Amino acid sequence: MRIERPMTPNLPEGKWALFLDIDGTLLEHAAHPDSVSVSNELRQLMQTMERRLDGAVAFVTGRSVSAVDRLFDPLKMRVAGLYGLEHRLTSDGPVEAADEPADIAALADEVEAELGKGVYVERKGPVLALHTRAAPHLLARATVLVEKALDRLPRGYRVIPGNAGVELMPLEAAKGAAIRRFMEIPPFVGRRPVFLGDDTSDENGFETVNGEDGISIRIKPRGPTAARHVIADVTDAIAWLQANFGDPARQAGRDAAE
Ligand SMILES: O=P(O)(O)OC[C@H]1O[C@H](O[C@H]2O[C@H](CO)[C@@H](O)[C@H](O)[C@H]2O)[C@H](O)[C@@H](O)[C@@H]1O
Ligand SMILES: [Mg+2]
Repeated sequence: MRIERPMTPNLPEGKWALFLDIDGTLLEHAAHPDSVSVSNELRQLMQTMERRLDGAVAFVTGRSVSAVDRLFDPLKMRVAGLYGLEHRLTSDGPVEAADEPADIAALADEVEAELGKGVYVERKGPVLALHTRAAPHLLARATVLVEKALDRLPRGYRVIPGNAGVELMPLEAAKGAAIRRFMEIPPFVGRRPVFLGDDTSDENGFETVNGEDGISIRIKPRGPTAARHVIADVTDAIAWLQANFGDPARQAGRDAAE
């Protein structure tokens, strides 16, 4: 399917607030969630962007805040984790977290037993991710299992396709709401949001950012998207961030070398 979208423009100087998905946007996908690693160059870019935007930078991710901290260690950023069920609103502040309903743990045990070792069941408290990258033939079965479980869960839950897998999450877990929460407080308030994401769960974030006259960018879209701009892959996404919010001296050096 051909997707007609303008390539992502360079942004004029302005008061921007930057929201970033992690997997598939800043990091290439890997065989297992624990196999990814963050380069020092990416850590440095995050710090530079935070400085240039007066702190108005946050990760908005399906990973938990603790998982993000492990990845970016020793860097601590503002984060909406678990699709906004967790928030750390300042880089050194506390993490506000949602409870794990007991049923989810029981469901994770059942699903694991049913699907066997080929599927990695990632237990993230109130969110459950079933990773089928190593066993793509089990994706349909995994999806049916979590869809069937919807009725017996204690409060509203939904199933969203992930990248090579499927995730079960409470209805209130939504990247758009997570972005809105940040936009109400300093240093984000009064700025124009920019959001980069790569997946179905990012679509709701794109809609929110579009509604705020912001810039929505989808990396490597595989189908229709609400994002108003596209970027081909992770390498290009990082280059775009570098060009717009990175160290200007470094960028000048790159431009001269080309
Ligand atoms: O919202 P994101 O920051 O994009 O996080 C989405 C999920 O990312 C991770 O899973 C995905 O990336 C893994 C590493 O590349 C890959 O092995 C897996 O197949 C992908 O689905 C993470 O494990 C999840 O918890 C996040 O929700
Ligand atoms: Mg992603």
